[in-house]
Amino acid sequence: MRTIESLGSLADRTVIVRSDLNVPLADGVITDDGRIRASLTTIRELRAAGAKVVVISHLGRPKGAPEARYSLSPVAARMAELLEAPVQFVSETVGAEASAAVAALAPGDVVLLENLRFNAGETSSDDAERGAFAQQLAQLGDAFVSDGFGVVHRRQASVYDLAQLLPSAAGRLVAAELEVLRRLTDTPERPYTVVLGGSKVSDKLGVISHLLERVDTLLIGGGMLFTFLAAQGHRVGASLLEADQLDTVRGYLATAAERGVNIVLPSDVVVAAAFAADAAHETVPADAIESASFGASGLGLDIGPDSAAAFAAVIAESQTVFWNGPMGVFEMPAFAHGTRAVAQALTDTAGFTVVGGGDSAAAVRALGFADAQFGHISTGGGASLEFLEGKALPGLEVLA
Ligand SMILES: Nc1ncnc2c1ncn2[C@@H]1O[C@H](COP(=O)(O)OP(=O)(O)O)[C@@H](O)[C@H]1O
Ligand SMILES: O=C(OP(=O)(O)O)[C@H](O)COP(=O)(O)O
Repeated sequence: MRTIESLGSLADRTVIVRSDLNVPLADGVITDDGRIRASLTTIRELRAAGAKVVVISHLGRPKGAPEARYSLSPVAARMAELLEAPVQFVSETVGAEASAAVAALAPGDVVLLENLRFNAGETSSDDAERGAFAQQLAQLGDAFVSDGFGVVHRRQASVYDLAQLLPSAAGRLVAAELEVLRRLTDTPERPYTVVLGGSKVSDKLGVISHLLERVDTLLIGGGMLFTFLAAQGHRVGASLLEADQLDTVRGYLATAAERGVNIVLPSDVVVAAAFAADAAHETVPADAIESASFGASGLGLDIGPDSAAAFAAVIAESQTVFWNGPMGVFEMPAFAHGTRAVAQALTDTAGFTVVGGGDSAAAVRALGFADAQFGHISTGGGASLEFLEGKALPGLEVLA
């Protein structure tokens, strides 16, 4: 993969850096700045080399048009504090204002442009529409550094198309992430356990078929677990469910049985009356979610204590553990126990542990764990999972 050195001297050149600054926000306040911190190594290096630095990123999943709650403006302010240097924020991604701001940059200056996904071209599946947006981005610089590890699995304009329009290279975060994750793909020490949870269920179910060829045990929690329970014929109330994936999941369960891979599902679940921090909640057997007082309107928001103990026991015996996706809605204390128990188990095991994903990383920090208690905290959840699958990732292929 091409490194920053391949771009030659960067003095006085305008370098576009694609970072993943998709941080969690609560009422406009950043609740975990890990991804901003992780972006700084590359940005500092480019500044020191005398480049004019144009940082681009997405935040959340707006639908191709501006939405105030997804503005990167608070991120620019936090980046400036961490960088101890001004970071100018421009309230559009492409257009006259963005071009003028970039033209006015001096060597060492940093500008952050507004959320890429306010433009429909960024995530379009139409090659021409995506390409046209990438062309507009390319006009803003004369070199491109791809450093948003969390998005290298996305075939999107700022990740995939832009890299083909300018001299381009991988940034330091992408390089560092790959170096660690290769330890998991090359020769993982066994037993090798992957823990899956979170809410991006449709995105992440697909990785399971490939993981079944590589791991010894899969622990399934978070929003992911209800599709498994439903596939086994259980009712899941109003919990997160990918109803069109039931046959696929039955296929995974059958393949796992054939291959001797252990898929461990929770035996108990915390069910709530509503998606709210103060909602009434009860712990019930996983195969009887609707036996809770809330009946068919109950929502499974965490794994129960027996499941958490069972997951911890598997983790304790593992030599390699990769974890993506919180076990429950950890942002609400009543539903954070499962996530805390899994985090604790990872810190207790002697094996090599990797936590991946924006929310998973935020969760372990919010629950009081330190980064150093884990082997590695990856800034990408979906990206690291797809890398572990052994898949060619669009954002990496274009840097080869
Ligand atoms: N049972 C559940 N129901 C709904 N949301 C859940 C559940 N369990 C976990 N979540 C949510 O999943 C989100 C994180 O999912 P995801 O984006 O897939 O993880 P990551 O960013 O680590 O890759 C968290 O905001 C958490 O509240
Ligand atoms: O948060 C992210 O990924 P993750 O939740 O898999 O860690 C990245 O910023 C990618 O975002 P996307 O999944 O909306 O493309």
